[in-house]
Amino acid sequence: MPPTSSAASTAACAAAAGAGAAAKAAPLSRAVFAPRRWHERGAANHGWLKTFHTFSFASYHDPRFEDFGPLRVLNEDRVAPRTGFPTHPHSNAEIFSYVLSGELTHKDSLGNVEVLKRGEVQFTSAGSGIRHSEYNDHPSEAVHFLQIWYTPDQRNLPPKYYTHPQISDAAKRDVLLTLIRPASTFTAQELSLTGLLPAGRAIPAHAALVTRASLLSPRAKVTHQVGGETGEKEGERWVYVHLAMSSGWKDPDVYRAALRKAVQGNQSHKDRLAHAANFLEHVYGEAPDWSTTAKSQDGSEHAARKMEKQQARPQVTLTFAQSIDGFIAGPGKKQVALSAPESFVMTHAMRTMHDGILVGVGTLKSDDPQLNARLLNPLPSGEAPSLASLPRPIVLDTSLLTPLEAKILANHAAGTGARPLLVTSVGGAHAARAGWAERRAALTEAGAEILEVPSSATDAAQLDWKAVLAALDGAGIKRLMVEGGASVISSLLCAHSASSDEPLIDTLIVTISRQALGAGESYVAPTWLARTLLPGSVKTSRRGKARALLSKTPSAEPFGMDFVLAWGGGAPPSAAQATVRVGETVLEEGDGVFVRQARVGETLEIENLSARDAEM
Ligand SMILES: NC(=O)C1=CN([C@@H]2O[C@H](COP(=O)(O)OP(=O)(O)OC[C@H]3O[C@@H](n4cnc5c(N)ncnc54)[C@H](O)[C@@H]3O)[C@@H](O)[C@H]2O)C=CC1
Ligand SMILES: Nc1nc(O)c(N)c(N[C@@H]2O[C@H](COP(=O)(O)O)[C@@H](O)[C@H]2O)n1
Repeated sequence: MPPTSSAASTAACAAAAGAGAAAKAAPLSRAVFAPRRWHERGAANHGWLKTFHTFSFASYHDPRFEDFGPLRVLNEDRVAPRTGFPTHPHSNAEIFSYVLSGELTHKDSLGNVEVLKRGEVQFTSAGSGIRHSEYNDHPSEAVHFLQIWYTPDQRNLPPKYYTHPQISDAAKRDVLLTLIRPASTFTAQELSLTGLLPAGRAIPAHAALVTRASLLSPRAKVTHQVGGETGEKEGERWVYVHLAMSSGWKDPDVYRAALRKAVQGNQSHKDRLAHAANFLEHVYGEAPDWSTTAKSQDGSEHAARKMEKQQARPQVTLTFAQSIDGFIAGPGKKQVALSAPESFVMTHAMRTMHDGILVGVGTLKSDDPQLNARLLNPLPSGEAPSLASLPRPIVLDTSLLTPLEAKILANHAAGTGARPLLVTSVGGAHAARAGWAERRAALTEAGAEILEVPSSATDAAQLDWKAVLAALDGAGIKRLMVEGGASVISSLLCAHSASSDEPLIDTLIVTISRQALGAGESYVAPTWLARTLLPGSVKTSRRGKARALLSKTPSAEPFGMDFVLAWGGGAPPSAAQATVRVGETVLEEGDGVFVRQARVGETLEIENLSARDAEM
């Protein structure tokens, strides 16, 4: 069994072994990450005790989560004032409490009595047997702490008790502070000390496991060197990282009930709007203007923070819907309603947060879309979306083949749609072709604006995306939503993946329908995306390896029968709760992640993505 190590501080721990080692530092190459989501952990609310169990414990039993190397228990407990765990026995376990807030009174049969506060640790090597109690004697404040057990590598050792002087927040800020190391890494003289240890001295554990804690400032990063404290030169190690639920207890029953409701798809129109607005606020860091959450307390002003724009191109969202087997339309490009009603509402809500919605001329001809926000009607105010809030329809149409009867032109002419923008090329062969000038004149007459993008290619059927985006930015499109179809999705994904200097896509939102089409229209996904979206029908491109720039762990949200996956976003997901990135995985408070197949000498980076401190 490979040893483990844990990073603790907002929550907790890592484990294992091998000190020293100073192999050359390199990022994890083969490691496998398995998130342990907070709402999937065992949980109990007994009133006096609210607890989450990462591993089987008490009445929670899941054979998939019995232990992780020598790490046997990781409980996150909140104990109400004047209650606690009365005296009970332990043997052959190394038991460790780490207080996050409040006070925990610990008494044991060795005669130790201690009131632990934030940053204090008590560690009991139960060995052949002890009895102890853990109680919250405070009159009004709950105690929030992590309790962690290791399985010792020797049985029936003499019982021992250790504690640290209180560890200040400053001592663990933006570092990984080692709390516990294997006994094998201590000298005999160091091992002879028990009880209160000198400041800065780690506690020895009879397990091949290192436990570290951190308090990460907003945007700060720390790096865990695998095996860095245990002296081994090579081998495989496991790591577990737990992000503590520091901003307050979350009720898993409420979460699961909301999930069930969303999946059942029985929401009212009003609930669908609210759900869409909440989701988009999570993705973009601001809510749509029309939603109730976008209003300030007096109900008048938009209170949300605007995304900061740093480059001379619009903020770009790529979004589309696909069947579970990877098709975006049926055979013969037949338009299919893949999105459930709930996701369609979310897509229309997203449209109102953008200045323009771009499709290729292929989609315009096959679907004749309207690209408006009609599914939001009525808004919470009781009104229909205003003309001013509607995005401009944008068509990539180098040959100007947009039909004059297109709905986007008719809507604009009728005063119910924004002015369409047709993107064509200059400097290519298209403009020289028969009828181009006439079509240009007729489309302009029908109300379209023509945007000419310079092209150096002789046949400019494929425009350079950077040039397209720069031209759209110049035309006042500061937020662009790209909807499809197949060629546009493929070419933008490939251009993004191949762009080594700057990303082209800021946010990617994919609606995954449960429908299987079996055959139809698919798109080319770069490898990093194809791996997540799985479908065998999606063709993969090796170019995609160049830029897996969007967070590799998307957030997933049920909308009716669909799941919507969102990568990236213009803002941190939430200022209210901490969010951290551990290697490739994004954790929210209460989540953990199992990392297997890490190698001694490799490095695991942990970054606080949020605007508040994160405790591990
Ligand atoms: N499920 C979904 O979310 C969506 C599905 N669709 C489906 O997609 C299908 C249409 O796909 P396609 O035929 O591939 O049409 P398309 O909408 O991708 O348009 C293709 C045309 O766009 C232009 N184009 C594409 N990339 C370009 C570039 N880099 N520079 C200049 N011009 C460029 C070219 O004129 C090309 O012929 C339809 O079946 C439609 O129903 C369309 C949008 C969304
Ligand atoms: N989000 C989404 N889900 C589906 O199931 C779809 N078929 C599409 N298609 C896109 O939406 C356009 C239609 O827009 P309007 O409803 O006419 O405004 C269509 O042309 C595709 O771009 N999207």
